[in-house]
Amino acid sequence: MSSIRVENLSIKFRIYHDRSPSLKDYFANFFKRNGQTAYSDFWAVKDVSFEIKAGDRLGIIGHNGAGKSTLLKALCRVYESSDGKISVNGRIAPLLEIGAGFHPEFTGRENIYLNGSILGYSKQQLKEIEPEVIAFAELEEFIDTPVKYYSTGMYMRLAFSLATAMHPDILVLDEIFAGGDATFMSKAKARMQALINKANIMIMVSHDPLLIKSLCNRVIWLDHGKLVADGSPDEIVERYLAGRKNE
Ligand SMILES: Nc1ncnc2c1ncn2[C@@H]1O[C@H](COP(=O)(O)OP(=O)(O)OP(=O)(O)O)[C@@H](O)[C@H]1O
Repeated sequence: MSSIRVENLSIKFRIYHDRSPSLKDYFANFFKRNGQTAYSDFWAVKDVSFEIKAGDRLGIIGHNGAGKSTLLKALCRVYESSDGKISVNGRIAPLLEIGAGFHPEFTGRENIYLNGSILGYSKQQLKEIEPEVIAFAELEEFIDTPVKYYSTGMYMRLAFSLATAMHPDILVLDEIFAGGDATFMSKAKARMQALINKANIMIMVSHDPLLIKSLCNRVIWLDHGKLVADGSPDEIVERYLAGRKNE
């Protein structure tokens, strides 16, 4: 059974303050400070602990810069923890930056294989899903055209179709996909719903309280990198919205 355990997780970014305007200034400052660089550490996630069990549909809410995306990226191993530990039991499918790995000079079909391997699909799996990926994206006519000639909608359709072609164990979403025409959007929403239903665990970040309430059965609230509440979507979303009104 899939599960995730996050224990006292902290993630730190180093912020540099001495971006010198010229090489001359850089060396002048370098000697003045005996070669020391000015920086400060910023904790985007601070001492966060929680567990996710099979069946959990977890929404993450919080103000801008609260650390939501950083936490998601840490769960997907994009960022290493600076402190604490993440243990994952199951295969994570991150839908974080759909289409980020596409190469403009390659055709749609070539990108299915290139991006598919980045998403963790095997060559055999890609061979099997290729016709369905093309059909869902409605790109039969243009699949052998380099993607640099695609419209934004075509590009998004192919990227989404590929990223969602197989049912993942643990589905991780950073804001829900938007783009493409209305017909494709309703098809995409239905597919997303099916992926969410079939996943053992779903974790998503969103600024939309209604979406969180409709898709999640549990919510955590992050504030300045700290976990301030964990509970049912109705309760936590209401508390979060009430807190924002009083700000
Ligand atoms: N690579 C990075 N280097 C330095 N600082 C970063 C980096 N990534 C994020 N941060 C900072 O960490 C903090 C948390 O960012 P994060 O994107 O996780 O917030 P968020 O809650 O997802 O915000 P939003 O709702 O605006 O997307 C922010 O202050 C951000 O500026």
